[in-house]
Amino acid sequence: MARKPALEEMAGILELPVVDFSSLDRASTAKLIRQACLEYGFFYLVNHGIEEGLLGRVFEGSKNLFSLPLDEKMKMQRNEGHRGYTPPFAEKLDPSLPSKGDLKESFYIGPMEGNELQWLSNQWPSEEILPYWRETMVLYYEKALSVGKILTSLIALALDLEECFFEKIGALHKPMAFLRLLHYPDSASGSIDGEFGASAHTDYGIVTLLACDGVPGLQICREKDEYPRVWEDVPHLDGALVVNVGDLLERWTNCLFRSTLHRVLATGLERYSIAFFLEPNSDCLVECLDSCRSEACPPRFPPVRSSDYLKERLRITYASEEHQA
Ligand SMILES: O=C(O)CCC(=O)C(=O)O
Ligand SMILES: [Fe+2]
Repeated sequence: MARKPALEEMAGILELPVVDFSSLDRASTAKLIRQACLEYGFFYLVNHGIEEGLLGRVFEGSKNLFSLPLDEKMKMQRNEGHRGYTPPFAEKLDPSLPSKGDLKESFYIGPMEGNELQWLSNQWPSEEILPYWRETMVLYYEKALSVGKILTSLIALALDLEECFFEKIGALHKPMAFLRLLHYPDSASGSIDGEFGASAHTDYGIVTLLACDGVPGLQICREKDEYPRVWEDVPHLDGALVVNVGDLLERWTNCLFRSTLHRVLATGLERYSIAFFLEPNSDCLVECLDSCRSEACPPRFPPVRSSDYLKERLRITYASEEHQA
C-alpha cells in the first residue's frame, strides 16, 4: 500500500532546461539532456521541427472530436488494443486516491503497423463527421515518432552509449508509441476534494512529448519518495514540447534518469493537450545498462519485457473502470 502524503507544499515556479533540437552540436545537446534528466526528468524541446500549422490542426481536430455527443464518442471506446476513447473518470492515474477517477477524457491512437493479432486496430471517427481527421492525426503521429527516435539517439549519447544503441537492441523497431489527445473539461475547481484533471503519476515508457495549449495546470514533484510532496508549476513555453522521462528509461538507467511524478490540477479552466508516449517494441527486454551499474550501485530492478510491464501498468490505471462497469 502506497504511503499517503501527510501534507503537500507548493514551491516556486520552475525553470526547466531548454534543449534546442536544431543545434548541430550534438555533444553539447546530449550533455544538456543528461543534466536535465538527472535533475528534473523534464525539459522543454524547442525547434523540434513540427510545424505550428500541423499542431494547430491537431488541437482543432481534438476539440472537434471531444465536442461530439458522448454516445458518438462511446462508439469508439478504448478497445483491448488500448486505442480509442476514454470518458471522464475512466482512468485513475493515482490509484491511492479516494476519488472516482480523473476528470479528463482522452483518445488514444496506437501504432499503424504491427501485430494485429496482439493489438487491435485504431478507431477513427467517420470521414463524414470529421473530414481529414485521420490524416491529420497520422501525420502528427509520424512526425512525433521521428522526433522521439532522434531524441532517443541523443539520450543514448547522453548515457555515453553509441547513438544507435536503442535501435540496435530493437527498442525502436515498431515501437509501441501512442498518441493521446487529452481534454480537461471546465469544471468547478476540484483538487480540494481530491479530484484532478490527471492525478499524480509517472509515465510508463521511454519518453513523452507533450504539447500544451497554454492553460496552466501541469505540475511536477521532483522527489517522489519524499514527504511532504513539493509540487512545482510547469510554465507554458510557447512553441516548445515538454519532454519527460518514462519509467522504462528510469529502469534502464537504474534511476540515474528520473521518471518524475506529475499531475494536472483541476483549475476549473478547459484545457487541451497532446501527449505522445514513446514506448519500446513490445518484445524489448529492459534491463539495467552496464554503464549505470556498479558494485556500489547494483541494479534496482529485475529485467522486464516491455509489453509485460506496460500491460501491468495499464491494468492498475484502469482498475477503477472495471469496478465501475
Ligand atoms: O495534459 C498534460 O499536461 C499531462 C498529461 C499526462 O501527464 C499524461 O497523459 O500522462
Ligand atoms: Fe503523464
